[in-house]
Amino acid sequence: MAVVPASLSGQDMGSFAYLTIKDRIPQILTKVIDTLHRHKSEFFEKHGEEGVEAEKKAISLLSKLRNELQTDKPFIPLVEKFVDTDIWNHYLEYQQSLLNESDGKSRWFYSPWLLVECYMYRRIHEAIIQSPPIDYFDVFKESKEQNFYESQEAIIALCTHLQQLIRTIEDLDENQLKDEFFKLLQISLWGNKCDLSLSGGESSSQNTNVLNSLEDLKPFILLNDMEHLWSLLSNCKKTREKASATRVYIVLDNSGFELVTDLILADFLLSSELATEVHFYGKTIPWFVSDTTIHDFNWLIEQVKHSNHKWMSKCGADWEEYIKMGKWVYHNHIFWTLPHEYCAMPQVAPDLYAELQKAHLILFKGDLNYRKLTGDRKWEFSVPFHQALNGFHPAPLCTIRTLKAEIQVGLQPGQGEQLLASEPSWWTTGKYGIFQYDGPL
Ligand SMILES: O=P(O)(O)OC[C@@]1(O)O[C@H](CO)[C@@H](O)[C@@H]1O
Ligand SMILES: [Mn+2]
Repeated sequence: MAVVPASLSGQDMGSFAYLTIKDRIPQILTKVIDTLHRHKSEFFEKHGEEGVEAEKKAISLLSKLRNELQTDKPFIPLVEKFVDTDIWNHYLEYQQSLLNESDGKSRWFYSPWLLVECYMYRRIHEAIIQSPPIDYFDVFKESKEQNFYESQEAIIALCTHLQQLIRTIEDLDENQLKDEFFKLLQISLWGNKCDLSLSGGESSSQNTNVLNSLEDLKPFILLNDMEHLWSLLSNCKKTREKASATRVYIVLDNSGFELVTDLILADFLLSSELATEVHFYGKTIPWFVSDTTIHDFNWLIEQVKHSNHKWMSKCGADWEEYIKMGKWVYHNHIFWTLPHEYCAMPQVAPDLYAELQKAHLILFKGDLNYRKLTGDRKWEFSVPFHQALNGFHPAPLCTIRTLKAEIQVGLQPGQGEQLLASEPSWWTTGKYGIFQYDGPL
């Protein structure tokens, strides 16, 4: 087993992890409780008194959770039976055994940050599934939908751009096609600025046309491996036999505006024939406020399809068609909402690892995916990405992420230190972005 650095943790006073656990997470929990309160009459209308009782139960479980967090109580095992309960409880025991050596207890401010945050979202889910008949309720649905509605203008601009592009795509030469590919990759990158976990669940939508901002945003791309993606996919296209496939997998992040940017990119991949199939991976349960579930995915495509705007609704209709034809496939896997780093995938979820091995390229969207790819550890800035992946190499992969956590590898010697000195919060505000590739060159 290779030697890896320690995990980021709330133990480091003043760190982003510390502030997240101290401020952002309780704020999110309070918002969740408030959301349940506000839906009381809806629960009553749907389920009568039983619905109101369930709402009370969920709120009391969540208030207890908030108290555990704020008084830094030890983690307790999950109790409600669900597909991943045993895996979770084993993992909690394992983390406890690591801490036992140093005579500690697995607690909010002393455990790995990644575990703490995942545990919180998993406990929110537990509170909901322990409260039937409202056990279907997604406490973050409203904010995800709001993000979509508030980004209408930007979405229309993107859909219009895509539809016009598709209409002339056959006339484009190689360089023009590459330019368009790069544009849509960058749009998908900056779409990741809009997550709702960083903003403590507050609205974070996109109301300008990002297409016009791409040039201005270029200096903020710290690592830019877009050329590798182009070589890989354009090579696949050239050498592909008639009946064979080029599969791009997108491990999705946030719903709302970001998901639209990912679907636009996925549409372009098919329309340009750079890929013949796109596979999407979303979350099985509501996660980190804005992450995409199958309901969000279907809901958003439905909304796009029913838009009054001609080009937007055309996009929605095409997307539905891709799904019907099996050119777009959505997959669920419980692994994505476990607290494990991705290098553990071959042991914890060998079936998923085997599936990912079938990809020609895997795109990992967003910050949380980056944290899990690199184990959320205190790596030196200049450590190669390949090394930080710690053995996770299912297929060529690229992370498309705006920086929202104190972790970054693969920089030039001195680059990270310099950024830190001139702009201490450079890596936590989403201002900078990366395309970081690992795979054959
Ligand atoms: O994966 P995403 O949506 O890009 O970001 C999720 C995120 O905002 O949640 C955490 C804060 O709670 C941060 O680590 C991380 O940046
Ligand atoms: Mn997210």
